[in-house]
Amino acid sequence: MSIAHPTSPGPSVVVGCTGIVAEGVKRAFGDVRAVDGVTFSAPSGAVTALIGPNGSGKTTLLLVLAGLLRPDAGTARVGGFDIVTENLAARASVGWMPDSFGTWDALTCREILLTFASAYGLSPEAGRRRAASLFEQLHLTEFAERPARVLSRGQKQRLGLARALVHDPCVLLLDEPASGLDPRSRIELRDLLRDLAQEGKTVLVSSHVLSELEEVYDHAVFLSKGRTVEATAVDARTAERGWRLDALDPVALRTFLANAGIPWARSSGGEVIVQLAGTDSAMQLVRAAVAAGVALHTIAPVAGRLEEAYLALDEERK
Ligand SMILES: Nc1ncnc2c1ncn2[C@@H]1O[C@H](COP(=O)(O)OP(=O)(O)OP(=O)(O)O)[C@@H](O)[C@H]1O
Repeated sequence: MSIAHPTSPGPSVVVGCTGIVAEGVKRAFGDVRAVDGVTFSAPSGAVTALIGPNGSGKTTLLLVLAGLLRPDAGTARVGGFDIVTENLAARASVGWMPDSFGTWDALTCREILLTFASAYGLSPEAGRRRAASLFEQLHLTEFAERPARVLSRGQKQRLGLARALVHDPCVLLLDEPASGLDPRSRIELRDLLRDLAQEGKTVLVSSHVLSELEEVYDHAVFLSKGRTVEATAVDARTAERGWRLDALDPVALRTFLANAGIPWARSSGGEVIVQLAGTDSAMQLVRAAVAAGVALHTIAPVAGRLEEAYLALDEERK
C-alpha cells in the first residue's frame, strides 16, 4: 500500500520504462521470512520511498528487485521484465546501489566505472564519455585517477551512485543512498533524484531516515516485518500532532498559552511545543495570539508527513 506526496506533480509521460510491479513477493533465509508477501508498484517518472524499520526487509526486497536474489514466491516486473524469467534483461534495466558499496580497492575510480560500463555493453568511447560526465556530476573528477581505497565513505557512496547510473538504466534501486554524505551532498542527491524522476526514470529509494525522503518522494511504500502495510493518510486539517511555536517575546507567548489553557512543553531548541488538532486549530491559535499582541514568528508541525504516516502505522504499534 502506498501514499502519495501531497505536492506530487504526478508521474511524467515516459516511453519505454514501465516502472516496478511486485505481487506477493516472498523470500526467506531459513526460518527468517525476510520478505513475506510484498505487493506494490512504483511508477516511472517518480521517486518512490521504501520505508520500514531495521530488519523489515527493505534490503532483501531491493536485492530481489535487482534480480540478484531469487524470490521464493510471487512475481515482480522491473522495467517491463520479469525478474526471474527475464532476469538478464531486468538486470540490464536496473541501476543498483547497495547500502555499502564494495569496491575493488586497487583499481582507480575511472577503472571501476569503465569496467562496469564495459560489462553493461557500452563501447570504450561511450564508457569514457559517460564516466567523465558522471565524475563531473557527482564531484568525483579529482578522484578519478586515485585508487578506490583512498575514498572517504561519502565519496565511496558517490562512486556507488555513479556505478548505478553508468548504463543509464530506466529503474534505480537505491539502498540508503544518503548514508555517509555530508549536508551539501545530501541536498545534491535530492536534486539528482528529482532530476532522474523528471527524466522519466523509476526511482525506488530506501531509508529509515524519513527527513531524508520528505522533500523528494512522490509515493511511499511502507514495510513492516517483511510485508507491505497500510499507511493511513493523515488528514492534516484535523489530525492531532505537535506544533513548534516561537515568538519575539517567549515569556509573552508562554503567558498567552497559560491564560488560554493550552498545555505546552519546551523543545530542545528552546521553542514551545503544543499539541493541536490540525491546521484549523493552528490558524485559530495564530489569530488568538495576534489578537493578544503576541508577536508569533514561527508555527510549524514538529514531524513531517512521512514521519506521521510511519508513526500512525497500526503494525508498528504492536
Ligand atoms: N543473508 C541472510 N541470511 C539470513 N538472514 C538474513 C539475511 N539477509 C537478511 N536477513 C534477515 O532478514 C531480515 C530482513 O533483513 P533486511 O536486511 O532485508 O532488512 P532491512 O529493512 O534492510 O534492515 P536495515 O534497515 O537494518 O538495513 C532480518 O531479520 C535479517 O536478519
